[in-house]
Amino acid sequence: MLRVLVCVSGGGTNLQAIIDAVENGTITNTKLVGVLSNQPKAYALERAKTHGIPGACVSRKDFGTKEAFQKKFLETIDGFEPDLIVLAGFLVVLPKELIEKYENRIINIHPSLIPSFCGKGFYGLKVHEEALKRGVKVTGATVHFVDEGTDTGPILIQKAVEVQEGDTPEILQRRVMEEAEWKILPRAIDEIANGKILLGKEQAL
Ligand SMILES: Nc1nc2c(c(=O)[nH]1)N[C@@H](CN(C=O)c1ccc(C(=O)N[C@@H](CCC(=O)O)C(=O)O)cc1)CN2
Ligand SMILES: NCC(=O)N[C@@H]1O[C@H](COP(=O)([O-])[O-])[C@@H](O)[C@H]1O
Repeated sequence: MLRVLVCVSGGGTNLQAIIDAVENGTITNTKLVGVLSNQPKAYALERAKTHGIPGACVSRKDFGTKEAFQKKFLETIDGFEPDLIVLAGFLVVLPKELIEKYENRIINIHPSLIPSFCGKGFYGLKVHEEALKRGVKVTGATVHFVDEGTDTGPILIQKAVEVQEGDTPEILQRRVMEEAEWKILPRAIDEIANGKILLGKEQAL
């Protein structure tokens, strides 16, 4: 049984897609052991509570230094004893120590076709604003392993989404969520849980 910890920062629509997929059998061999937020008011924590999944919050505001925050964040992750960490709408760039400890055991969902519209400063609506500004006709979403860089880890799954006439950033964001993010993230977790995607040292072989 794959032990999955989901890290969140906001509304948790990707978390909800994972919860729904576990509950309806789309994702098998998986237990959601916890939801960890860096934002105390993240609605994702409400979603976890509603579904009986343990929630926790480690907020940067509660620590005098970034190092103290990162230490507590890592200790909290360790406490859940996860096999896989899923970053789902999570807006904190994880430090080297955490990446090394959980090498190729952390995945992230990003709302573009990496390497387009990604990296520092590219999150949430900003990604779709830039895609529309550039005039791309196709965008989408990417699931990738997380490494020390931002959105630079090995790509696992991608799904393309058409940009339509009259799209606003909000309309495009919703279509990318519905047609891509909420499909490929559960698929990635199920493929990991069932050995189709390898984790950790095995992955690197
Ligand atoms: N080491 C890594 N950590 C994280 C990654 C990663 O690939 N490597 N992915 C991100 C998620 N992400 C895109 O998918 C992302 C998150 C945040 C940012 C960003 O620029 N954040 C701002 C602060 C935003 C805020 O707090 O409101 C910043 O760091 O200045 C870019 C991309 C998760 N972690
Ligand atoms: N770079 C990270 C990033 O931009 N994540 C994006 O935040 C939105 C809200 O996620 P949520 O509804 O799951 O909280 C989602 O579109 C997700 O891809």
